Amino acid sequence: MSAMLAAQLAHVSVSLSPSPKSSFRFQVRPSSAVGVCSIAPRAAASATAVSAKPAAVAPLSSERTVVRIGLPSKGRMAEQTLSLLKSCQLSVKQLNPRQYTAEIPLIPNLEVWLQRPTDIVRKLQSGDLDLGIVGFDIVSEYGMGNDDLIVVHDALEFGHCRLSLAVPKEGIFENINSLKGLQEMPIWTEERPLRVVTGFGYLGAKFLKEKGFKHIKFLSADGALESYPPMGMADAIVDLVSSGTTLRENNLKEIEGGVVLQSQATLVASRRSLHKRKGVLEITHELLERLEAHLSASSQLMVTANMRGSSAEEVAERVLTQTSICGLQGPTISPVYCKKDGKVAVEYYAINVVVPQKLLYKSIQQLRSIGGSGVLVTKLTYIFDEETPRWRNLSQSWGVNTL
Ligand SMILES: Nc1ncnc2c1ncn2[C@@H]1O[C@H](COP(=O)(O)OP(=O)(O)OP(=O)(O)O)[C@@H](O)[C@H]1O
Ligand SMILES: O=P(O)(O)OC[C@H]1O[C@H](OP(=O)(O)OP(=O)(O)O)[C@H](O)[C@@H]1O
Ligand SMILES: [Mg+2]
Repeated sequence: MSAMLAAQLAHVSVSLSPSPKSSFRFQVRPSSAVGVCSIAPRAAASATAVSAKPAAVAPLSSERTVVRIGLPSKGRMAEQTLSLLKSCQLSVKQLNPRQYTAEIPLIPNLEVWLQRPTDIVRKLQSGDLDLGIVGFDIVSEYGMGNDDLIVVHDALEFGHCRLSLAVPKEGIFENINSLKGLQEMPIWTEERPLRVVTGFGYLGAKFLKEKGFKHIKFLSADGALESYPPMGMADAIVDLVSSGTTLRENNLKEIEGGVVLQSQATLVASRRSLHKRKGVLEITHELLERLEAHLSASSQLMVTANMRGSSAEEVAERVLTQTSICGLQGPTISPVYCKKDGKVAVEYYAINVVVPQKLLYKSIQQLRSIGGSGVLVTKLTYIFDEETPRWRNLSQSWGVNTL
C-alpha cells in the first residue's frame, strides 16, 4: 500500500457490530497497483468479525473437467435468473429442490451451483466456480477490485437498483440536500463522527473516503438498515434503493451526489477459468450469444404493414423518409400478389421493419402518414447479430484470447 493511500485512510475509524454474520472489510485497490492491497481498520475489532485480507487467488483445480456456473439460490434474483435463462432456452433442471446442484440439459458440460450471491463471488475467486450471475453491487463489494473477476455481461436487465447514501429528512439534516452539504456540517469531529450503517463496508468506505470525508464511523448490519437512524443508532445509511419506498417509509432521503453505484444483474467470469479451464470460453460464448440475442429482441418489435405503390423502390423511398421505421439495416419490402382481371398483379407491398418498443406508436403514426394500412405487430424472440459485441470486448478490453 502506498504511504499516500495509507495517509488518506488514516482517519477512517471502523466499528463493527458483534454479529457473527458481519464481515467488515476495508480493502482498497489503487488503480495503479497490481493486485489488491488491504487496509486494516484502525480501531481493530474482534478478529472473528473482520477479514482484512482480500480473497486469496487460489490455484485453479486442474482435476475438475466440468464447467461450473453459480446462480442465486434465494432472494429476488433467484427467480429472475431462472426465468431469464428459460427465455434463452436454457431451462435449469433441479432434480431435488433440497440439493444445491442442478443442470442445464442443453449445455451438458455445465454444472449449476445454486448459491447465495455473496458466495458466488467468493467461489469465483476461490476457483470453485467459473461463471456466475449476480448483481453488480455484490461483485463490486465482495470482489473488491480483484481483477480475476470479469463482468462479461453488464446489463442482464433485471435487479436494477442503486447503492445510495441516505439521511433523515428532518432534524439536523432538514436542510442538507447534497453530499457536500453533509460533509461540511460542523458537527462531525473525531469525537462525534458521522455514523454510517451499511452492508457495503468496502464500497461505502471507499466512496466516502474518495469524496474527502474525514470523521466517519462505519457500522455494519445485514438488514433493516433503514431503522438505524430513527432509532438514533446511526446518522446515515448506505443501502440499495430501487423504488425509494423503503426510504420514504422510514423518513429518509437521498441527497445529491450520494449515489455510490448503479447496479443490475451481471454475468461474471473468472479470468483464470476463461484462460485455463477447457470449455469455459465456449460456454461463455454460447451464454453471451443467447443472452444478447434474447435481450436485444425483448426491447424490439416487428411491425408489418401493407402499402400501395408502383414499385418496391418507390415504397422504399417513402419509408426511408421516416426516421422511426428504417429498421435494423433498412426495411424489408416485398410484393403482395393478387389476382386482377384473371392476371397476377402487384398493387401493394408488405413492409417488415424492426422498431424499438418505445418507438412503436411513433412508428405506427409514421407508417400511416405515408399510406401504411393493416399494421401487424409481433414480439421478437431473438436477434442474432453477426457477432456479439460483448464477446469482442472480452478479447479487446480483457485480453482473453477468444480465437
Ligand atoms: N429493492 C431492490 N430492487 C431491485 N433489486 C434489488 C433490490 N434490492 C436488492 N436488489 C438486487 O438483488 C440482489 C439480491 O437482493 P435480495 O434482497 O433479493 O437478496 P438478499 O438480500 O441476498 O436476500 P435476503 O434479503 O432475503 O437475504 C442484490 O444484490 C441487488 O443486486
Ligand atoms: O427502494 P425500494 O424499492 O424500497 O427497495 C429498497 C429495499 O430493498 C432491499 O431490501 P430487501 O427488500 O432485499 O430486504 P432485506 O433488507 O431483508 O434484504 C434494500 O436493502 C432496501 O431495503
Ligand atoms: Mg435483500
